Amino acid sequence: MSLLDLAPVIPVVVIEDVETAVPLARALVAGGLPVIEVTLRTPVALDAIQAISDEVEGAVVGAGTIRTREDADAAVNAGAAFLVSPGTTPVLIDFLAETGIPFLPGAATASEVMALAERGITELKFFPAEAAGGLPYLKSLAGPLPDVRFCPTGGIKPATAPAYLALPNVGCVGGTWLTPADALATGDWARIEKLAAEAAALGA
Ligand SMILES: O=C(O)C(=O)C[C@H](O)[C@H](O)COP(=O)(O)O
Repeated sequence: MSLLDLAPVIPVVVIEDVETAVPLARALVAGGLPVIEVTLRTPVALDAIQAISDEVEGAVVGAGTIRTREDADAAVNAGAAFLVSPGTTPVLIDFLAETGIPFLPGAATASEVMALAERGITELKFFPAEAAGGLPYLKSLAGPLPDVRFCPTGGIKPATAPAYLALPNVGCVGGTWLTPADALATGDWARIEKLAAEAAALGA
């Protein structure tokens, strides 16, 4: 099954304290969002991926912010089940493909989408979704490029997610709104589970 079809929302998380990784992931899974993207933006991100991969039953944990071969290899070694990049270069796409695990490369223009489709890659992250043109842009891409499907991410909120999910070329959306920094800091896992449950219901 495609990465885009496992859950309506992929929480994008920035983990500062590795101790929060497992309870955070458990709350997301309990709320109904098993697919979790841990961004490689903090020093503990790889350890967080490892901990979630080892300890959280039902989680499908991947690594975001992949920019180099080193990032991709380290994420795979830490147990990442998939890789996500904010954009794509001809060099990066080779590294992603060589890992052998699913990946969502970032694209934001028709030309970038077409370059990836030429290589047979038709499931992409549309980033930065709102800033790059949002709903009207994705609707426009669906006309000439109907075979390409997206996970729009960047600036998407609970109020705007349903309109994205209603588009034929959107499989799921990504966002950071499920894991507010203050909830992480105070360990408010119940709040995160509730946010996840509300987001999971968008796919019903
Ligand atoms: O780190 C990465 O690899 C990214 O591509 C960026 C994230 O997907 C966005 O930062 C989403 O953030 P929100 O706009 O707050 O939902």
